[in-house]
Amino acid sequence: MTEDVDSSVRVMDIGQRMPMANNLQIRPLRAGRGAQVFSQARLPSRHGELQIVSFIDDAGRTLDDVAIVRGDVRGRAEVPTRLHSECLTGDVFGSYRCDCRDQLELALQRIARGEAGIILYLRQEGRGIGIAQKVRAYHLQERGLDTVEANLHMGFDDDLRDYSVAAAMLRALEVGSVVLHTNNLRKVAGLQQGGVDVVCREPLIAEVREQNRRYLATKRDKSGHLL
Ligand SMILES: Nc1nc2c(ncn2[C@@H]2O[C@H](COP(=O)(O)OP(=O)(O)OP(=O)(O)O)[C@@H](O)[C@H]2O)c(=O)[nH]1
Ligand SMILES: [Zn+2]
Repeated sequence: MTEDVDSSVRVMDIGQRMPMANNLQIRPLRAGRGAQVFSQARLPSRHGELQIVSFIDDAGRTLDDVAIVRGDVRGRAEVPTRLHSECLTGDVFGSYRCDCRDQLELALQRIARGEAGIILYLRQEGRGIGIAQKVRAYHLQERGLDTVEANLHMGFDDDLRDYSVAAAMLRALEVGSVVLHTNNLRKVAGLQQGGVDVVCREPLIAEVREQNRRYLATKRDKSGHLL
């Protein structure tokens, strides 16, 4: 079952909040994709008191994707939400090749400030190609290709990510609506298509460094990120 993208987006006049464009080509939602909460536990952290929530899919299989949740999000409107695609090199090892770690930190700081918030940690390493192929992509980038060219050279699409699982996780958490922290309109469209009410988008701009300048320029120029 597919749902039309909601074009009746409420434009909010607060700070940097942005209305959303709905002009992207959207892939159909995978039929019947659903998730249920499997388990949850407290996660006291440097960003305050959080919860970690795990999920199972329709077939009862556990998901590797998890939600980091602050406060009570059930039925709540405009929950600050981040979809974070796994980046082992950035998230764990602090690589400067990308902006992932800075964005994750920023998102955690933002949800720590408020009463409620969600970070979905999605196991979509390397925009879906996996860590082994991402290292190969980095190798090709050292030979002159950009991020997109490297993926295409290896025979992949530039971005293999699918956000239907993220939408299913948010539905399972029973959030009323979300404010999505991203520069990537595909994430907005993916959630809307999965039946999540995305009220508006907030940009999440990380520091530009010498080592990630080309990476960020490619995101802006070739991948349609609003940077
Ligand atoms: N294939 C590939 N993936 C990369 C590369 N650099 C980072 N990634 C992956 O890209 C993903 C991060 O996505 P981004 O495109 O940076 O940002 P985004 O999450 O789509 O958009 P925002 O929500 O605005 O941050 C992570 O899964 C990283 O592992 C690269 O050079 N090649
Ligand atoms: Zn990264």
